[in-house]
Amino acid sequence: MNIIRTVRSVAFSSIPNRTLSTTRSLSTPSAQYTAFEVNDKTGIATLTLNRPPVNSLNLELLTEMRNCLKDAETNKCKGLIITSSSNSVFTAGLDLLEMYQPQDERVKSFWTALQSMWMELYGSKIPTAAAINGHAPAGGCLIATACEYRVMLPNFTIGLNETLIGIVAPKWFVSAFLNVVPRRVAEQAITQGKLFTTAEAHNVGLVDDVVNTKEEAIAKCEQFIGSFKNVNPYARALTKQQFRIKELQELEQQREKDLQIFLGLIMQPSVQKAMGIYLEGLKKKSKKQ
Ligand SMILES: CCCCCCCC/C=C\C/C=C/C(=O)SCCNC(=O)CCNC(=O)[C@H](O)C(C)(C)COP(=O)(O)OP(=O)(O)OC[C@H]1O[C@@H](n2cnc3c(N)ncnc32)[C@H](O)[C@@H]1OP(=O)(O)O
Repeated sequence: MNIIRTVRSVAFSSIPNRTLSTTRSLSTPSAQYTAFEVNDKTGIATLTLNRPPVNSLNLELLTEMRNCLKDAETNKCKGLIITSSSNSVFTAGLDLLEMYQPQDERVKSFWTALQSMWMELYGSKIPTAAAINGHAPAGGCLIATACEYRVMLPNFTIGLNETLIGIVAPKWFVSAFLNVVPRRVAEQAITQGKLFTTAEAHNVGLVDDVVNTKEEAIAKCEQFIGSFKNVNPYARALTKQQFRIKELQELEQQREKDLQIFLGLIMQPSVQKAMGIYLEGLKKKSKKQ
């Protein structure tokens, strides 16, 4: 891949207890919806989702996320932090427009890219952390739970709300959720399509920490990644793999079947109708604001 390396100085003087550092921006020429930077001092990469207004995950954004993750691993970064450029939305989840009245080839590529992105993030060799600085419904929660650590800002929401849209959270969405939330809480919440407030999410273990600012969230993620500094990276990666291999193999072996189930479900007229009504509701709400 053709990676452009630019060196960009970032003054951290406004952040207490932090020495001056630099970040390298590594970005592919086509990067449109993401910013990817590596802190030269810590070796930690930050992937910032930047697809206004709500970072909904379309095919292009998913592809860029995959490229960033690959860059972080190829460049032997110490870890990866995922965050958002928005002040109120981490990501609104999958772009509903990819699934509403979709084109055949595009929707297949979209779902396949989502599967790949999830497997690469969930199975990543390097430590991963989510600085959740806004709402994280459905696909947003999927990204957060694929990471090893989550810190969230107050008064936002996170969860798997698919049933409220008339769709179903696939098994692999649920499996990562089950890593962090007790089974009974998960079953009740996901069948109800519940979105947890930050405080509720912290209470059930869906997020590990709550802080007030994005800077504090990034610092917490750095702290988590830094906690592995005395651990052999190879031993760490293999140990992580032991915890995650089952879900990864399950999806890898069922990729085509998973795609067909997805297509079968979203192409049902009743599901298309429900999605249309949901989208209309979002648009009406957006116009009122
Ligand atoms: C038996 C097994 C079967 C398995 C089958 C598998 C099938 C499963 C298929 C898919 C799984 C789906 C996963 C998903 O992620 S679906 C997406 C779920 N996301 C949501 O429900 C969130 C919807 N959005 C919101 O609630 C809000 O936008 C917000 C809280 C995130 C942010 O609020 P606010 O800042 O007030 O923004 P607006 O609501 O005003 O929105 C601005 C603008 O953006 C549009 N929009 C919002 N979300 C989405 C989205 N997910 N996709 C596309 N577009 C979105 C919204 O419509 C507004 O548009 P505008 O009016 O044109 O400006």
